[in-house]
Amino acid sequence: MLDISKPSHSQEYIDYLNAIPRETLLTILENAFSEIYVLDKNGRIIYINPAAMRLYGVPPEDLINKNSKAAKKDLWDPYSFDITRQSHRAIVTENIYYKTNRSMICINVPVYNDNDEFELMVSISLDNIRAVDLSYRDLRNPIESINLDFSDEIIGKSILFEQCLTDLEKAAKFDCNILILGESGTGKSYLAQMVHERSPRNHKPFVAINCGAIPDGLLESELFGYMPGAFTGANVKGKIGLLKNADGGSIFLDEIGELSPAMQVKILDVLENKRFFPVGSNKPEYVNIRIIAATNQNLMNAIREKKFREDLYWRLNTVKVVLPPLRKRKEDIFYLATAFLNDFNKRYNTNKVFNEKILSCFNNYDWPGNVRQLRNAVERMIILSDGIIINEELFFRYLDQEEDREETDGETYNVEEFKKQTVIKLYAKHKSSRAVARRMGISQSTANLLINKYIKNKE
Ligand SMILES: Nc1ncnc2c1ncn2[C@@H]1O[C@H](COP(=O)(O)OP(=O)(O)OP(=O)(O)O)[C@@H](O)[C@H]1O
Repeated sequence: MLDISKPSHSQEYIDYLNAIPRETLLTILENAFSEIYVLDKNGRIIYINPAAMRLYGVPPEDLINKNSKAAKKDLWDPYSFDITRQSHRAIVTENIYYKTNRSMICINVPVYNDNDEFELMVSISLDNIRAVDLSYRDLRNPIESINLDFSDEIIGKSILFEQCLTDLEKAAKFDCNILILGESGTGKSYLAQMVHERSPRNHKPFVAINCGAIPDGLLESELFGYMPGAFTGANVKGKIGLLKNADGGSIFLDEIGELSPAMQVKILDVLENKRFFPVGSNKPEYVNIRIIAATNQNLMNAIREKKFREDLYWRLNTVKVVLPPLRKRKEDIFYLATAFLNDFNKRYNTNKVFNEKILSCFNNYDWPGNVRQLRNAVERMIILSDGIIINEELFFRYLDQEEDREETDGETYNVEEFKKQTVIKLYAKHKSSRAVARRMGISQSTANLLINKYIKNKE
């Protein structure tokens, strides 16, 4: 327990303190490395120093005068004001800052007036010094700090995604086939692996194969194996296929919609009779295997067009889960982006944070490449950013680069539309090209060009 008995200074020292110029005191506060955070008796934030920007990317201007409970929402946890106010002692909390997934030690001190009434809470937050200054490695006895690792967690809190997760977690416990549908990059392979890991088969192999990436003949010998001399160029000893290798475990058939009609019949045989024929053999082999299949194609259309067997479809989809695209679960963008930030910070030994504006830019974008694209954007911005803060300017650059890609590979990224909507929204709100420039992190002349292009020329 920390003793916080009131400071009882000599009169001489009090006079000295009173003579310190206000500017000097402010300079001290504003330059303190640790975050200093002061709440009044109602929990209103009355002072916060710029370290807040380093810790969780929010400028003091955006926090000041706000009720701390509302301001902290989605930024950090736990909430220490209520308990500190009643405690008559310093309360030490270990807070998690979601944007960086880092834990911080916060020391919250209640301050009482002469009538013993609660007046202020003065807090300091100490971040993970190891992440900031790696020179500690030169010391003999480095201080062990707390560093939580969330990397094994499946990220996503939106209702749509949680529903998928709950269904998959339930299905994982049963030995049923599962069909996972969803656009490219929504996490189908990732969740297929989760199903296996949470199933009773988790001590046996998980084998994944992309049915669309391998020519038909090769796919058959990869999956079922082949007998010695089965075809020209075959290994003289024959080969054991992936199905046999995965015996007892799970096999993930990605891009199942790409299977040829002949392979569809063979997979149906595996599903119905738990058997297959290695290439060049008439003798069936039996396996105990669970099949998880995925595709980004519309299988019902494929059935209508007679490209996919209906009996196979119904066999595969004992449990069917359709993963929503990222644009339909925008609540998850924040958590995914910060988790990727944290992962790449670890991988590249950096300590970067997002500013507030970039997070709202993430939310306004459609993410045609879904979670995979978000991950890629975060990694690229960590690598290309100069300072500790990753700002919206970098994100606009990322979008510009992807726009170039659109011209070369024909993929559709609606970057122009996104930029246009952002300019229109900001200009409607601030009515000034300077504000648009500042908010978008671009020069004022570029902002003027965009305003003329999207707004004024249309009027
Ligand atoms: N909920 C999630 N939490 C953390 N990472 C995720 C999540 N969903 C997807 N990812 C990551 O996003 C990337 C793309 O996911 P994945 O390969 O599973 O997509 P997919 O739907 O199988 O794509 P495709 O159809 O193109 O094969 C991977 O790096 C994966 O780790």
